[in-house]
Amino acid sequence: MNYTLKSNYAYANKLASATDNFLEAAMQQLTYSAKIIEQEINNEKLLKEEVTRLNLQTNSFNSVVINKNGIIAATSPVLPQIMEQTISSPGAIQALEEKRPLISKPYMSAAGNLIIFISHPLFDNAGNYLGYLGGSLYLKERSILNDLLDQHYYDEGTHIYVVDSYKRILYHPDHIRIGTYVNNNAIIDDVINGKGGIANVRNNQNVEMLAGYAAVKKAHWGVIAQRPVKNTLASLDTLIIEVIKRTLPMAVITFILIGFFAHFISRPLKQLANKVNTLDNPASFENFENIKAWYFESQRLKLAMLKGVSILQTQIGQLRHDAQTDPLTGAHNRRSLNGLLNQLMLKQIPFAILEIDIDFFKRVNDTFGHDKGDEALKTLTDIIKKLSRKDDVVARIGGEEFVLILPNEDSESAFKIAERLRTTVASTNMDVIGFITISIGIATWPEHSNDIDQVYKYADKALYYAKEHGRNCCVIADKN
Ligand SMILES: Nc1nc2c(ncn2[C@@H]2O[C@H](COP(=O)(O)OP(=O)(O)OP(=O)(O)O)[C@@H](O)[C@H]2O)c(=O)[nH]1
Repeated sequence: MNYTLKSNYAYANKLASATDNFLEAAMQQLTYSAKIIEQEINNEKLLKEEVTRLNLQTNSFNSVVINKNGIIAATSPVLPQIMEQTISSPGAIQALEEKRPLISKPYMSAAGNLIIFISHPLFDNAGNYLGYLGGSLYLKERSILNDLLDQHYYDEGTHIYVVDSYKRILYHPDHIRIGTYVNNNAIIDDVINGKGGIANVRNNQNVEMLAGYAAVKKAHWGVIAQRPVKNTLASLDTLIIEVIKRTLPMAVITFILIGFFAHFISRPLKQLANKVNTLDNPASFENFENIKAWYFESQRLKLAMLKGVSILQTQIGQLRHDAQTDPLTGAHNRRSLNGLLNQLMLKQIPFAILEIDIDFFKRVNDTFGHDKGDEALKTLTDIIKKLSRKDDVVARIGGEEFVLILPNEDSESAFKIAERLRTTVASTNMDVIGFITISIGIATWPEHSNDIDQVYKYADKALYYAKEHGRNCCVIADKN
């Protein structure tokens, strides 16, 4: 829009100065001819030659010589019917009165032509007024001025018009409008006061226009070049559509690529997030390992999570161990023992239960103190473990009560193992407290009973029997 305003202003300026130049040239021609005529004002032949030359030279003037009484002395084109007549047009009267070179105000002739009259006074050598030499310019008809204004570049609705100091249109591409007046238009007020500039205006049909305007100083006219805003922006719309057409495929490709890369970038993050939900799973470390963290940040995140998983797993393992272990001896506790027995029973693996109890342990505590009693419990655990096989289970189920589970052993073989254990304990000289003995009750699953509680009861009974019959002995439960 700025560009349009500026180019319209430049164009109005150019046409205004071209019009000024045309009027200046016309006046100079009249000055030149006036000099010739003044010498021989009564030479009719000379007068005719000069007016004819003026007419032909400009191709626009209807030239005329008027004497000081306002009577026509010569015309071109030749019009015999008006020769010797008094001329009464406003331009002619003004020239006669003012006796100076002038461009008349535009006026309407009797025949309805819009005319300006350019004139130059004639004086003899003594300075006496002889009349004037003038030329009429018909604004509505084809003239050099019309030609000048018509030869301009019409681009997408751009047009020019010319107004006089009465705001009357002297030139308009729509020739019907020539002679009409332009009212309520701020730039017309400006231009007839000799100012130029640019403005957004609305024309008489309320169409928004981008106008540039400049004054024709010599005649107090104004030239306005304007273009509808809509036309200016229409080319912009076309441009935008063109830009969209050309950039759309690239934009679509870009969006697809963004989506593609976003997917690949977010994939390891999503996988890491999903695996976080299975952190308590011992396999989660391996799960993390398998995630393809292909870029630096995801790799760092993965390593951090692996470290976290590792710490967590260690702690879970520790907790699990603590929950299943007797803290004093490191043997299984009762909860852990029950779990292991359930597994054996589920798998239908027969087993023997050895219920082991230290003889007169109260006495040990009382004699050597509780700490030494604890030492004895630990030493006993070590001995039991040492004599056990890989699949055997050592558990502490009470103060000085232990259980040894022997998978795939019947009563007889369990008895032999129990005896070996008993004799080993009895022959172990423990620190400070010396020698202790143990009693062992033996029962088997499912040999004694299919019900594990009953098997325990059998083992209890056998142990009780051992205690009752002198201690430091092993007893297989009586099935009856
Ligand atoms: N040092 C120590 N003593 C314990 C622990 N738990 C239980 N005791 C003791 O073990 C003793 C068990 O005594 P009793 O059940 O009377 O049996 P006992 O003296 O071994 O006699 P019998 O079993 O009949 O041969 C008690 O004195 C308890 O205080 C423990 O963790 N550490």
